[in-house]
Amino acid sequence: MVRFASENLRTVCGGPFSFSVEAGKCVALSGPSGCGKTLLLRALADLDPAEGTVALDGTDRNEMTAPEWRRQVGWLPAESSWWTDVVGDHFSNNWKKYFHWLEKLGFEKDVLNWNVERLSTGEKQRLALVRLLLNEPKVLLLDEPTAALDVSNVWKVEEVIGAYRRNADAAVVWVSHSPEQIDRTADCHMEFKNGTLEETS
Ligand SMILES: Nc1ncnc2c1ncn2[C@@H]1O[C@H](COP(=O)(O)OP(=O)(O)OP(=O)(O)O)[C@@H](O)[C@H]1O
Repeated sequence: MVRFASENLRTVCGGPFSFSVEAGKCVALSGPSGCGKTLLLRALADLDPAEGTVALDGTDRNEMTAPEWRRQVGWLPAESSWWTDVVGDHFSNNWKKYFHWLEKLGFEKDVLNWNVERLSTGEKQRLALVRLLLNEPKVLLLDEPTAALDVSNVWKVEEVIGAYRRNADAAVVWVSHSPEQIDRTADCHMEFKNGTLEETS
C-alpha cells in the first residue's frame, strides 16, 4: 500500500519532486549541504507553501486540517524546538505506553523532570524523537536524526525508528549524509541532483 506520495512538488529551492513510500518502508534522501533537503521535508510536512500534491493513504494534504496532517505526518527537524522549561511538559500523556523507548535511548523516568536548558544536543535529538513517536504518526520525516550522536546512540536510534516503522507500518523519509546508515536503514535511496531527485538503488 502506498502510504505517502508526493507528485510534482516544488519548493523555493527546486523540484519537481515525485516519489512514494509504501507502508513500513524507508526512503533515504541525500545530497550536498544546501541542496534543499530540509526545504523538501518542510514542504511535505505542510510547514512551507509548495506547489504540487502530497497525499497520505490516498488523501490529499488539502483535504485535512493542518494540525491533523502534521500529527500524522511527523517531522523531526535537525534542531528541535522546546517551548517550556521542563522536559516532561513536551510529552503527551501516553508516554508510559512508550517508556521503553526512553529507556532504550538511555534515559530514566527522571528525565521528564529535567530542565530543558541542561540538555545536550544529542539528548535533545533523542528526546525529540520520542516526543514525535508519542503522536503515533503514520509517516516520519527525519532530518538527520543521528547527526549529533556517538556510534552507540546512532545504533539505538536506528533500532527505535526501525521498531516503530515495523510496528506502526509507518512510512519513513530519512535524510542522511551517511552511506553506511542508508545501507542499514533504507529500502530505497534517492539523491538530489540538478534540483530534483534521482533514485540510486
Ligand atoms: N525560506 C527560504 N527562502 C529561500 N531560500 C531558502 C529558504 N530557506 C532556505 N533557503 C535556502 O535554500 C537552500 C536549501 O536549504 P536547506 O536547509 O533545505 O538545505 P539542506 O539540503 O537541508 O542542507 P544541510 O544538509 O546543510 O542541512 C539553502 O541555500 C538555503 O539558504
